[in-house]
Amino acid sequence: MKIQTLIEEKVDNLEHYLACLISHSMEKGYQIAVWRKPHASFLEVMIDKSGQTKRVDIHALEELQAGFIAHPFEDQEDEKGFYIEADSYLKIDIKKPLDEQDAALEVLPQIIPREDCNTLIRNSFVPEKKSSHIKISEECTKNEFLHLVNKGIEAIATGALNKIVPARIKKKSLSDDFDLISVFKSLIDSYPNAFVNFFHIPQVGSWIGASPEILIQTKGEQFYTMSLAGTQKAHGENPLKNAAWTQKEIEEQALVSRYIVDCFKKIRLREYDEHGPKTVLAGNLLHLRSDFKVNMKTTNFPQLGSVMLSLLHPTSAVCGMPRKEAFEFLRINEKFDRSLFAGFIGPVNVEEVTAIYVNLRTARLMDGQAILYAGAGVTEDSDPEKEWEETEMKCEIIGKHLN
Ligand SMILES: C=C(O[C@@H]1C=C(C(=O)O)C=C[C@H]1O)C(=O)O
Repeated sequence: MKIQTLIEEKVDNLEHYLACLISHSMEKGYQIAVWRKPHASFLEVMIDKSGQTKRVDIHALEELQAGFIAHPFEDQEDEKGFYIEADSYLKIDIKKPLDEQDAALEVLPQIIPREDCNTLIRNSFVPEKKSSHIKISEECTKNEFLHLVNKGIEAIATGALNKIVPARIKKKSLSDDFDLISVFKSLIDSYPNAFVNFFHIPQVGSWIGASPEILIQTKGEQFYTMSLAGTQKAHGENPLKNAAWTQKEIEEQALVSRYIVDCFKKIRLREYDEHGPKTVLAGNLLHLRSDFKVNMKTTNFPQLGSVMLSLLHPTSAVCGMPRKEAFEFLRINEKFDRSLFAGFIGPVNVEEVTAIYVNLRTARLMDGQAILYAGAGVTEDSDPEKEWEETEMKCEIIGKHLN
């Protein structure tokens, strides 16, 4: 649709345009993903109008048509992830008003007032009982979480585990006039370093988040991954400069780096660049991060993205080490379904870039309430109280923007 027509038809601004687009897609039962990559000045929108829930093999991402993948924490028996295929893909410049956008925008089949868009969106958040893919458990109390952390520390002391990342959920009521577009905008403004995302797959639900962690990225011949762990609150004017890390945090992050290097070793990949760790900011939290880069052409690994994705997930940043034992520990001891939390999400083969993030700092949106998810890396020296505080801070990153 020509921008002029849009304006004549009373689309006030970009937010209203998005509200119309998202509400219409959700009402029709389409799948939709909207995201802003770290530091990008544009939003990307992908809509799948087929009405079918699609699932794809995560071992052959390179062959897929452009889309957006969403994979649960738990490996699936058929090793597939949910996939939103790009029937429509748009790129919207956040800084430009509607009438100055370069690219043609999607036709808006209906233009309705902003308030009505909000109502349609809220009514499309999948209610708990309507989908077999959605299981919501009870929140755990502080004592239950402390108990879980202590159990993890004991398992580490006996030598059964090196590291474990227990998680929990926290529920938050949403107001009757909850406005998804405003929340999305406040995440974009507050978290320039994050992968800010909203996606809706009717069978799976509606999720909103601001992830700080890339799982794998491929851009032309460059492969990239990171190890992110260790958490503290950012303080003062120059939090990056003043941060001091304890031995516990340094080791915790080093374990994640070692895990990545072990994955490279498994496929006999010897030529990679490793930089770090350095302190990075994610919202009002600081983490330690190391960066890993590989040239897929010179190393002759054209499918490194898919290969590393299946080797890395779930990393010891969100599960633990050794991976199998840590996973089993969580399966037995965590009393809720992680679902897509700590799984992975992101665009695949969009303008020759695949950028898959760990689904962290995220919330599932339901009718009337949101479920917040957060975990914390536990090692031998962990203090359970501090791990609880850490999950509180992580939940707040999204929680404080939901109203
Ligand atoms: C598990 C989460 O975050 C992960 C765990 C971290 C930690 O234990 O310090 C830090 C960053 C993430 O890799 C979460 O945000 O819920």
